[in-house]
Amino acid sequence: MGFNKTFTGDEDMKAAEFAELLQLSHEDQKKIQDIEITDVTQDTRQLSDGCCFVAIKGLHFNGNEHVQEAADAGARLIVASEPVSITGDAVVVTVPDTQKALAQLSARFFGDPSAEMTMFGVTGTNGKTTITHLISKILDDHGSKTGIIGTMYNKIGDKKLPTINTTPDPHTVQKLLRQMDDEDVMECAMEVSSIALVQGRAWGIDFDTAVFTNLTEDHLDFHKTVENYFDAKALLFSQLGNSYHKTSKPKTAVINIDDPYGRRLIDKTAANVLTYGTHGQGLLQAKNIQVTSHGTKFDLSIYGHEYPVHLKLMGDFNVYNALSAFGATYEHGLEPEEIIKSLESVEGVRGRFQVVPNDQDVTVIVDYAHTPDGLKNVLNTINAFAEKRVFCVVGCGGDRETEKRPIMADIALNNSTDAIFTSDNPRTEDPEAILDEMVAKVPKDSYTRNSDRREAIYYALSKAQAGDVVLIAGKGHEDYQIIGTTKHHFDDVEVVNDFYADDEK
Ligand SMILES: CC(=O)N[C@H]1[C@@H](OP(=O)(O)OP(=O)(O)OC[C@H]2O[C@@H](n3ccc(=O)[nH]c3=O)[C@H](O)[C@@H]2O)O[C@H](CO)[C@@H](O)[C@@H]1O[C@H](C)C(=O)N[C@@H](C)C(=O)N[C@H](CCC(=O)O)C(=O)O
Ligand SMILES: Nc1ncnc2c1ncn2[C@@H]1O[C@H](COP(=O)(O)OP(=O)(O)OP(=O)(O)O)[C@@H](O)[C@H]1O
Ligand SMILES: N[C@H](CCC[C@H](N)C(=O)O)C(=O)O
Ligand SMILES: [Mg+2]
Repeated sequence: MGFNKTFTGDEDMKAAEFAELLQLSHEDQKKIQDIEITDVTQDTRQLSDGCCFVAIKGLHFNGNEHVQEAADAGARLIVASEPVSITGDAVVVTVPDTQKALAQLSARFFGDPSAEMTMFGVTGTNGKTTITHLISKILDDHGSKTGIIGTMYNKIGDKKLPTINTTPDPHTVQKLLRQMDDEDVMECAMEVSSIALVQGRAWGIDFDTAVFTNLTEDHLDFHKTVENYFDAKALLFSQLGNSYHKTSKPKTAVINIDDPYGRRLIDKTAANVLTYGTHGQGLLQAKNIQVTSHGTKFDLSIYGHEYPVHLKLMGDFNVYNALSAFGATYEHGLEPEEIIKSLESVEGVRGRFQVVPNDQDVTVIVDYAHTPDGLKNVLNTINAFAEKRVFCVVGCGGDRETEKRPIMADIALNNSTDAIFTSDNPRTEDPEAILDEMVAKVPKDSYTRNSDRREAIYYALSKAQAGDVVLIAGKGHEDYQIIGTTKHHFDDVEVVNDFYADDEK
């Protein structure tokens, strides 16, 4: 294979190992031949003597303009995407795509850890965090030590590490995978966001299984069109089995065939395809779905065998999540009965349809629904069992796509008795302006509006009576509210508990 798989990032590495990856000219290969590398970094704040600096052009910072700084700080090899000149001994090579280069060099530097593990990559608009947790739970129950990379945290066995992005930058990912492999993690379930795929953050990861959940409107501020958004998701599937690792591990794509974009994905991958669905199509199917206030029942059918399933997870969208986790672990070789037993034991995932107990007999639900489709699904699930009123507290994030704002307001109004619009991470936008956009097309007297999220939640809870449901949507597990550029502590579950504690006084 021509590369050193046992390298672990602990020792210096010959830059010549990068020559093939970077497709360097003969001349450039000669220039880097005698260089030893102590680290790979794309961040001028992490430079060290002997490192390889990869210049990334981001939205706010162009690494190409800081190559001299890198050289002065001891970088021996500089990989740039624009012609640059420096003084000093560092060698500069130029490649067309430094994001891809960063991903591949980081992978190689850390000894290609993903090739040592079974990697499950999960993409789609909604369900990624839930599915990665289900996959991890099933494998843990089977006796494995697993890892998770995703929105809430990165997890190595029982150890949780904080994270900024759902899919971190390639250097962070590869370092983390190296740590997982060193700590005997055998399987890793990873959320792969569309933005990360476009930015090449997932290049250099040798995925074994790719899961597609669904595609509905999200992140249009970044992708501009739904078609671009689909193309981004499709990269996980077209790259499956096509990464530079060229391992012989069999590759599987687990695809939601009920979703029109899922059907289009089938032709985009060279991997084996396991389709799943609930509308009578798919190799893996859920039939006779029954949603109750205590969970979800269905019959799981795969290759002509049927198994009854009773999930504690609420909502038919969780049937899809369960099917995809089933498909991924079944193809990995686990027995259906064993997988189903694990799925049935899952109480829930934090911030996903999380019921907050209280002594007022109000069903309070904190849920991370922050897309139109997510919100609609959660409200549909609630309306399927709600006997009295449904209050919906919801907002839309600032500095993120604006198109979804009126749509989410509309969904809240049409699927609840009382809609209360509030803030959800306004970031650098004016919270009132976000609310104005949400309610632009709806009659003034049809909703309640309060940009103070705590007050909005208190309002809904104070109105709710025994038998009512209060949905607090958008923030789920988040324990902060970003106002301007400051993160303030804020936790929906905590606010609900505060309300009921205050109420007792
Ligand atoms: C829009 C976007 O994707 N932004 C990501 C991007 O930031 P950016 O383009 O502003 O980067 P930048 O600050 O210009 O820096 C460019 C390069 O210069 C380097 N740099 C920067 C500053 C400096 O002093 N020195 C330096 O060397 C940086 O390390 C980086 O390599 O690169 C950063 C480093 O990798 C990411 O953390 C950052 O994610 C921000 C925090 C973000 O909010 N991203 C969201 C939109 C996102 O990626 N979301 C997806 C999907 C979420 C989901 O649906 O679950 C995710 O995967 O998280
Ligand atoms: N399969 C699904 N289909 C539609 N909606 C879903 C599905 N699974 C979960 N949801 C809804 O979307 C919300 C987010 O779920 P989850 O965190 O699992 O998705 P995600 O894809 O990881 O989101 P993110 O892109 O923010 O990382 C849930 O709280 C629920 O309301
Ligand atoms: N993964 C999503 C999270 C949105 C969560 C919501 N609370 C918000 O801040 O808009 C994103 O980066 O768009
Ligand atoms: Mg997620």
